[in-house]
Amino acid sequence: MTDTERLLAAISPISGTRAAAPRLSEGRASLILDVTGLSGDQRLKMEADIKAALLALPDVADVRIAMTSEKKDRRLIVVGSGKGGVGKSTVAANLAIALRQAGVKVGLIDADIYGPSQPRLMATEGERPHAEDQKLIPIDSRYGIPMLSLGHLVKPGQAIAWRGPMAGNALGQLIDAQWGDAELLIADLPPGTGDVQLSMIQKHKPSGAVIVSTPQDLALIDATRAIDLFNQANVPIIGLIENMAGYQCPHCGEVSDPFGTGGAEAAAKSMGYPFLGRIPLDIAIRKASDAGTPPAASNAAEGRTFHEIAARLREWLNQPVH
Ligand SMILES: Nc1ncnc2c1ncn2[C@@H]1O[C@H](COP(=O)(O)OP(=O)(O)OP(=O)(O)O)[C@@H](O)[C@H]1O
Repeated sequence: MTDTERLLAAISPISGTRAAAPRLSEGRASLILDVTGLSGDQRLKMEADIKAALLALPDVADVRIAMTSEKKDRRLIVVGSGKGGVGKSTVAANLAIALRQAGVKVGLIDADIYGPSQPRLMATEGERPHAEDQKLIPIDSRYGIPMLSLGHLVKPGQAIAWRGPMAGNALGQLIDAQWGDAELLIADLPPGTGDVQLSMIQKHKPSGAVIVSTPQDLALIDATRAIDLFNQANVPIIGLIENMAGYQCPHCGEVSDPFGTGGAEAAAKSMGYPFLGRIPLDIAIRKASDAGTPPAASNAAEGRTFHEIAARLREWLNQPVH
């Protein structure tokens, strides 16, 4: 057995395939360790375990480990709306779940400073992230999606009056957290088109934006404002989603359109943006979301549209230009 083989045999139960170029020279063992995606604690533990395993060999007196970390080419997609209450958070959570189920390593950021609702949607209410090396560590949701919300940083029910720079700093901390091997971050933006939104997108340069609107004219006018905001900051619009279109009466089955229907599709067409899909107004969506079991996570029929929209999002992500 060569020295290289001996060193590898000693450490591979600990390092897996992360160790490379092991050498032994005059009692000193050295190697390169790829620590991509490991948290600070995991890195320290792996380093200490490898050292101990090598020092247990009779001819090793000293160990040098050079750590490398591949910089992740991580993309940020924002979900925005011109006005509140149109279902932006519901869409963001369900899209994240549908993308995860399709194999995308996705993290979820709740940047809604006015009413962070992702902890409830993703069943992580009351949990608190801790920090390591000055960076927040996302909370693991039950859907395999790491997440961070401003709602995790304040006590439940505590009023939040984030303003200007304070809001910007808080959002920055969520985005610059230790996202591990997440390749895509979905951010649920605060509703509206104010300074907080503009400075966030200027600073963090999302790869694209998804706009959620209900079908009625007023909501669509606000959605157009949101599109203007992204255009101003040179953020590509991935497309529009129409939410709460067409209500099927749970008793008689008749479909009515309390907010109209088709408005977002027509608006997308007239502005030349893709239309990503239409989500019906369905009490099952509200109930499941409020219960922390978003419909995209189950086989429920209500979840299907979210998977279809997520598939369109994946197509967009897979285009080489992005
Ligand atoms: N398609 C739908 N059918 C039924 N209820 C829905 C639908 N979409 C969202 N809802 C419900 O509407 C309410 C508002 O949705 P949500 O919180 O996602 O909106 P939002 O745009 O993120 O609001 P905010 O302005 O507070 O951020 C929630 O109770 C949610 O469960």
